[in-house]
Amino acid sequence: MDRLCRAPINSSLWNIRTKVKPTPEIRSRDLPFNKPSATVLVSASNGANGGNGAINIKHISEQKDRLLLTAVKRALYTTEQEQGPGQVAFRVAYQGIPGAYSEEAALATHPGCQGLPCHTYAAALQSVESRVADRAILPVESTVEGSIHRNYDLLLDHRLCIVGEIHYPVYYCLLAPPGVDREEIKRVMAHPLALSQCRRTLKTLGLANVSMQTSDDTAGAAECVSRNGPRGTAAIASARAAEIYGLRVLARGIQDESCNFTRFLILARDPIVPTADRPCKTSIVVAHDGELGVLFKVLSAFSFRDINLTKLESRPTKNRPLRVVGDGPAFVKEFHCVFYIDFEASLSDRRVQNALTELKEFASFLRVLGSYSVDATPKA
Ligand SMILES: O=C(O)C(=O)Cc1ccccc1
Repeated sequence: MDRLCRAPINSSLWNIRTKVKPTPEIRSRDLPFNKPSATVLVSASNGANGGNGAINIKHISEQKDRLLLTAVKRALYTTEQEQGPGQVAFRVAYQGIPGAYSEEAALATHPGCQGLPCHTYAAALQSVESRVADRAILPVESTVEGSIHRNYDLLLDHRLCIVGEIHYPVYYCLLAPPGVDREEIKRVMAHPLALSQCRRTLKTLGLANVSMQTSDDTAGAAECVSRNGPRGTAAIASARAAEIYGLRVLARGIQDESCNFTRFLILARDPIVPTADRPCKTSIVVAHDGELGVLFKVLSAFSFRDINLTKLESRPTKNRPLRVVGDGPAFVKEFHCVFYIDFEASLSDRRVQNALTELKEFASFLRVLGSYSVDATPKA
């Protein structure tokens, strides 16, 4: 059992899972005992938290953890029974719980999909690898804070391809239980990104000196405030989270910058390379071991072919080995430097193929993360 799974056993989140409707058809032989790793779908049936979740479990052994096994025995290994034969919904995995912005982005990109809440980003990605979900949605950068580096590194640690992107407008609200007024707020709970993007507005709302508490996702903060936050605790989350968790909106649009977008990537098991007749982007990762002039050579390979770069992030990874999973066996390597690059062209474009061939001549590592259509939604 992995760390992520052990933690929630005693938490209320886990209790929600142990409240699942027993599903009589689950037999021990259907469960992934003694498999090196497995993602198990858990079905919860109570109000706000109803729906399905995925947990990652490693090395389940019958003796090891009775509590876990009881919950797992109530879990569905596949939700086909719930949906009816042949009626499995298109599932999009995201980190967080219902009401998170990632879920909103999943629904915006895949209307009518079934969102699959996961404890961690890694669990969301793994649920696609293990075919529990069809897509994962991953926030990678925001207009205000820039790149979310850990999520970029996760792309290397999983065998998934980028098949789309969305720049989703993040519109934060200050939420509190009904009957609690703004003047009573002593504590604000939110995802770290939300706290940092609302700091100035909180000050103008007279909340500069309240204590700040972080949560794993915005909806998690809303759920916590609604369930057991001490009186005087508010959450920063979406209006939708307020609806789901029965909170009141004390203030709307509290982000410091009106133009507050988060870029989410859509990840799938297999590439879907768009044809070159529409605006496309390709994302790649290039690494080198300290040779001189690599950045210049990378830039010239694209500039020479008139390919426009939209992102170039240079990450020194010396003393910080990266785990890389690709077509071959996974490996851990301490590159001197890793470049994350996005450019405006599809892999089906001959210029791109030539540029990549050139990069291979001097890079110690090159991986194409995916080609996909540009999200051209206006950002104003
Ligand atoms: O916590 C959430 O709701 C998320 O989906 C992650 C996030 C947090 C803040 C801005 C965008 C995405």
